[in-house]
Amino acid sequence: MSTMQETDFDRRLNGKAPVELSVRDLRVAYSTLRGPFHAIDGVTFDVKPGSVLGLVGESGCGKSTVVKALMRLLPEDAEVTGEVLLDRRNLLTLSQADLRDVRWNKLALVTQSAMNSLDPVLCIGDQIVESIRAHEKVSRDVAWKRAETLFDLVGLPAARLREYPHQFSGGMRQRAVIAMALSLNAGLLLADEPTTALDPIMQDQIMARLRRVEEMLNRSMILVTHDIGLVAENCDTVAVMYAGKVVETGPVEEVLVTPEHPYTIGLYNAFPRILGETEERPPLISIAGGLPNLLKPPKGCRFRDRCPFATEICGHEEPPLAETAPGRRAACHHAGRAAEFRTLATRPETWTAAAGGSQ
Ligand SMILES: Nc1ncnc2c1ncn2[C@@H]1O[C@H](COP(=O)(O)OP(=O)(O)OP(=O)(O)O)[C@@H](O)[C@H]1O
Repeated sequence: MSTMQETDFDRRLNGKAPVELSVRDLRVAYSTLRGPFHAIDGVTFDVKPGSVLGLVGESGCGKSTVVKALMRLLPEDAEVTGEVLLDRRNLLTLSQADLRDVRWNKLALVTQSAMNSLDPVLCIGDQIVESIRAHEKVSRDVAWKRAETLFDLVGLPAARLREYPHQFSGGMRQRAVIAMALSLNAGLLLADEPTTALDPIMQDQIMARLRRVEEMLNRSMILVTHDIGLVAENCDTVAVMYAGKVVETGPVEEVLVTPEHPYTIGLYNAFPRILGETEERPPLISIAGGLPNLLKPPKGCRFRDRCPFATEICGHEEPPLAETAPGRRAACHHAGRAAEFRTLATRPETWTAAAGGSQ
């Protein structure tokens, strides 16, 4: 019996179909003493089976709220509308019983704080075994064998399953958490800033490992991060968020090379990157100003106060997330002038003038 279950897991590990996710017009308003706070305001994106989507944007733009909405982990008084279609079933309308099933079978979450939530008094192997057995009727031996396979996948020696969290470094703990997240073989992994707390070398190693596992097991993944470099290295497509909206989306190699939304252009300028041999290092330019107050979302384009290219229309008409080329969308009235903007945006004075103008 146990051998059969083991074989079954191995088969599933290798053969389970990746899931497809379609988020349509997702809106989340947190209930606050000062009224509804519109943290997410009409977000639409897709994750194709087996691909990695990067959800990128500065702190507070609503990335974690999207993840919590997908996992249905938002506070009860938050108002949530729209559709989250996981293999065409809307997660937002599932019963608690169906949701429990979906959460473990189709969705798994890794957060930056997860590595601190390991139980200090249980060895890591027992924690993985418990997590597996809480959701599947398998023997301890079978679950332990699976934990060994998973440790191997994330690059940890199986012998260390018997150790306790305090015996692991931060990077090893995060790998253990990833192994645990993979233990039920979910088709979509939600990785919310999975490496932010680690040093850059460890960060690279873990992302490379995660990406390899994801490719090997043919999983879909959403990588949530404020770091555009991580997106460049690890994602197939990207959705750039600003103030509760997706402002640009498309294949990573296109969006990051020829960004069309001024916010994406600015974000790209603000991050150091590895240059080609003949390339000169451009200055790093930060985008002055901050996010608008979403208790009273502004009319028009939400980026306009920080945008060096804003014109009159941006102040009163909200730009739709419109197709600009096959597979690419940008929410900017002036997306057609993006090539000109990209040139101007490499000059620090372009952004200084915008900051001055918005004050
Ligand atoms: N429970 C809540 N009640 C009210 N407002 C909230 C609540 N949770 C988050 N927010 C607000 O919603 C906005 C989006 O927060 P969210 O955590 O989703 O952003 P984020 O892009 O993930 O940021 P970070 O990278 O800092 O986690 C923020 O302005 C935040 O203050």
